[in-house]
Amino acid sequence: MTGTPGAAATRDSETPQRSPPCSPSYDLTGKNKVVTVDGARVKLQIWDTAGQERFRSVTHAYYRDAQALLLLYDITNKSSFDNIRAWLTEIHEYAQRDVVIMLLGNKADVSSERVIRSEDGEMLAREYGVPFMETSAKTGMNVELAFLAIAKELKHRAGQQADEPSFQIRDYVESQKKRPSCCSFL
Ligand SMILES: Nc1nc2c(ncn2[C@@H]2O[C@H](COP(=O)(O)OP(=O)(O)OP(=O)(O)O)[C@@H](O)[C@H]2O)c(=O)[nH]1
Repeated sequence: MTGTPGAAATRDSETPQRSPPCSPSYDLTGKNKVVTVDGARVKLQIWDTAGQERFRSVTHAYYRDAQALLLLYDITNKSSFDNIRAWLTEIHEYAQRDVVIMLLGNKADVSSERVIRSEDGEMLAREYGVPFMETSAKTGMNVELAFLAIAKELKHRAGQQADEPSFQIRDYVESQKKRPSCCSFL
């Protein structure tokens, strides 16, 4: 995961990827993750642009064919949040038109160093019409949910019948997500 486009998920393919530079508890870099959705197994192949954001041609290759993109910022780092708009513009230009995007404010466990309010993340997500939640790769808060929501959306799209109500990923995330237990002063 990165402070910028985090994970690109594609389904049912092989050959990951690279080793993570660090090992938070829920690091998933370079792994396939299988998520069970309504009894069906959905395999997510996860790619992390980690540390290569300055090489634009590299990151284009990462997300050009992705079906889903997790955009991460660090709630203790304002510039990571400010970069999100640029990434959304970039994604709009280069990613697949119907790519599933999710905005994640990571490091929610370190509320004492928080500089980005949860409401700011929510407002940005609303502006771009994408689901949002705060996560912690350290404690695992909302990490499984992020992948489950992506898997549900992709599975739903793959098997959607004409008369079936569409899956609303934003509503699902809002109903399931955990909020950080400790309130900050912001
Ligand atoms: N407390 C806390 N630390 C975290 C969390 N996520 C990552 N870290 C730590 O933050 C530091 C940076 O994590 P990275 O995963 O390398 O961040 P990155 O932005 O992806 O960095 P690159 O992969 O090099 O682009 C490491 O020391 C991690 O252990 C989190 O949710 N909470």
